[in-house]
Amino acid sequence: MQQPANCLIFAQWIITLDPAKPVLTDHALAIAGDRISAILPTVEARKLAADKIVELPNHALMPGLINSHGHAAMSLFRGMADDLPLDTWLNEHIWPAEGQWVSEEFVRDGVELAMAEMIRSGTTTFSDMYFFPNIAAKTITKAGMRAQLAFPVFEFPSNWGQTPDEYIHKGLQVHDDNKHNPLITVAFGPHAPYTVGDDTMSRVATLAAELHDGEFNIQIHTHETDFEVEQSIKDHGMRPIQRLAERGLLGPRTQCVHLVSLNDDDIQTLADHNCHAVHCPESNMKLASGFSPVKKMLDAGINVALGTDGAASNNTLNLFNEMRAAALLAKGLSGDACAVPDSLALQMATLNGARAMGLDNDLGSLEIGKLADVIAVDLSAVEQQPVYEPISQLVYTQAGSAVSHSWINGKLVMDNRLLTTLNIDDIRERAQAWRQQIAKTS
Ligand SMILES: CSC[C@H]1O[C@@H](n2cnc3c(O)ncnc32)[C@H](O)[C@@H]1O
Ligand SMILES: [Zn+2]
Repeated sequence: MQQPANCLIFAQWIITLDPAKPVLTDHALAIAGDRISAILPTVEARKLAADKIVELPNHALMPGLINSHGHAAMSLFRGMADDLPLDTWLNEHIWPAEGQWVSEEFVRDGVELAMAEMIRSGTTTFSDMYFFPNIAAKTITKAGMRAQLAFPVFEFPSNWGQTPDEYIHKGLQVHDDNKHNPLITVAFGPHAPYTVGDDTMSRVATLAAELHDGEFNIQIHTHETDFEVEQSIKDHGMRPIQRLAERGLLGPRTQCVHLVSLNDDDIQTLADHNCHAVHCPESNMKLASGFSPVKKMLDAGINVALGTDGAASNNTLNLFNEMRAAALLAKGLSGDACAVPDSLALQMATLNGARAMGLDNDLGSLEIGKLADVIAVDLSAVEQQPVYEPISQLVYTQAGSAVSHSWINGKLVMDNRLLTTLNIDDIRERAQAWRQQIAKTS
């Protein structure tokens, strides 16, 4: 017997990402509790009972987007240090500002600002590598979003900790505090090969493998620039990927972020270890870091997900923009117009992100039994006419601002562009207050 639905959504298109039937027309999707309970033709769905019925003509219903890499609270540094290369940006601007400003309140307000933007542009799950993940976890849970929190580990003191041991201890506490939280997963976030020493790398690898049956993911920035690779050869006698492999950090639970400066051996090593790649095309372009060889990684069988990186290096958190950039860049770089077609860009922002986090049994596509993380995109605007193939519109037009509804874990968090769990006026006021303080001293 059909389970009674809490919500029944009728839409013109359902983009399932289920390979058996990727696009359905004239269908409806039912949500019961936190899961998708049915996807069925409109005529049959009309016979179903539901607490709430949502009619969405001219809309595409699709899985919520998964932003596989970012630093949410850095939204409060948006536009503070533009048009700089990575090294200058980090060393002369961002790290000093973080030392001065990052606190529990900063993270709470920055994460809320980031979530408002992400929900409004279709993201339902995001990965966050930042200080005070304990505060991020509370803020995210309150807003009803889903996140992977990659707690920072590096050799340097910060406002959140002093030593690698302290970072690890505090990060594991965030895991324990959230082990029954359906919205939060906790991962190790060793920052980068140039900020994490050999012993700390080995320690993270051992702990991730041993604790909780190896359930921990590891996320690390790596091969972000040619300079990083050159320095690693100078300091360690090997390329960063080789060093990570030697230290036991590469494996099927490892998410390598950026992967710009790669040779064929690096790609083979990543593929041999079943690592995941997180491609951040806009941040890489803005920081002049270079272009990731996405087509070569895909050809080698590597799972490639998408991330925005932080709003201080992007400067948006709109994953629709990232899909378009990934699709266009891959064509330009490889000379192959099919290198990343629209459907693959969409998969990178959904199913591949779920795979990278080990959540693909529950997320990333619209299938019965999966978690109800669902968004609706209104394709009726003149800029989107005419609609031959809805996936083309979703990837190649400005669809991020056309997201009208969002359900996360079965709960409606945006209703016709109104956020139901976040107060946008309050968030805006607090962001402006932070800007006033920060601008006064810089
Ligand atoms: C240890 S918390 C995360 C740390 O990462 C910094 N960060 C932000 N963007 C990047 C990037 O593109 N490469 C390297 N590090 C980055 C952020 O400012 C935090 O300090
Ligand atoms: Zn980053």
